[in-house]
Amino acid sequence: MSDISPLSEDDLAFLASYLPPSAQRVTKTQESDGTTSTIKEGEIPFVTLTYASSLDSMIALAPGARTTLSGPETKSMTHYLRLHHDAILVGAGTAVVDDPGLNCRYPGATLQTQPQPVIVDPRCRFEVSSSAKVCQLAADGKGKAPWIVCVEDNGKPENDLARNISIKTDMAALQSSSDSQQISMQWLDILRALKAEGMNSVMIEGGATIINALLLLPNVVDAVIVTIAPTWLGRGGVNVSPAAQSRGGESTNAAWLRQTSWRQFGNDVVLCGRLGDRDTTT
Ligand SMILES: NC(=O)C1=CN([C@@H]2O[C@H](COP(=O)(O)OP(=O)(O)OC[C@H]3O[C@@H](n4cnc5c(N)ncnc54)[C@H](OP(=O)(O)O)[C@@H]3O)[C@@H](O)[C@H]2O)C=CC1
Ligand SMILES: Nc1nc(O)c(N)c(N[C@@H]2O[C@H](COP(=O)(O)O)[C@@H](O)[C@H]2O)n1
Repeated sequence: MSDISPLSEDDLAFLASYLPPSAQRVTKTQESDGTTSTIKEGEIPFVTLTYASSLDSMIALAPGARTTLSGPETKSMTHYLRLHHDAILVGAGTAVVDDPGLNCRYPGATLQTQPQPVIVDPRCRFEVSSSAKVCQLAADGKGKAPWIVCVEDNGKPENDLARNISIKTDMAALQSSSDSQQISMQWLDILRALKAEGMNSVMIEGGATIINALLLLPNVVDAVIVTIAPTWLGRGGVNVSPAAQSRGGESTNAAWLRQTSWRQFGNDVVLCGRLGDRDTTT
């Protein structure tokens, strides 16, 4: 029997206004790192940022520990959200630690309506093999084969198990500017590439590195949907806590949610909202 149950009509009504619209997005401007670049209408997909957190804002017990926070009702909600997105995206850290399935098991999901799994993995850390859960599900016709977002000319050779989505990155500049081996891709480049592949909506599930980065991009993220589980995971966990911002030389909040709505799903609470300035209307 499936562990995913249909949501109630009231649950569906609660989520409705945060789902990707069929209409295209309006023109937006990104001003995250001091630079301003206009995002043209329809240039990037609708972006939903969603994850499950403890009361101390942890998403896992420890780095490397797959941790269940969502109860049955919020797990069903996550699968309902997956049904409504063209793609599900996670980072290399999550893919390596969780070995996620990244498919949709909501009642009525078919192979055609399965979301496209996407793994941002510039250093090819995730081992694409027939034993990876996402690949197993694809082989069983229960999901799609993953796309690996990698740096141009740096991806692993493609095979039937996965496809590369290559992003142009100035490797020379990166190598001279950083002594670490990290390779940073621009989110707009990643999202533009996914849009060019026909993805009109992307559900970004984590992990912490990706969530912390995207919480600082209010003009890229369209909706935020957080499951809050009634537990404290404790110190040493994997923390969602984006960098505080600075305005006029003073430290200020990292991010705000506006247009917020809350609803209880089983023992968990689901918080929906949109990134932006502090909401003064409520
Ligand atoms: N409770 C929940 O809802 C969820 C919990 N989790 C948990 O989160 C943890 C993983 O989090 P974390 O370790 O932060 O890993 P992430 O999944 O956030 O992956 C981070 C890695 O992805 C790559 N990456 C991310 N952004 C970029 C970018 N802009 N350009 C290039 N590469 C990028 C980098 O790979 P590289 O290091 O190779 O350069 C980076 O280190 C796990 O414990 C997992 O269980 C995950 C999802 C949801
Ligand atoms: N919504 C949610 N609740 C939790 O308790 C979680 N641990 C996660 N993790 C995310 O879900 C992915 C695993 O899902 P499947 O294997 O596809 O069922 C995992 O990779 C995280 O992104 N999410």
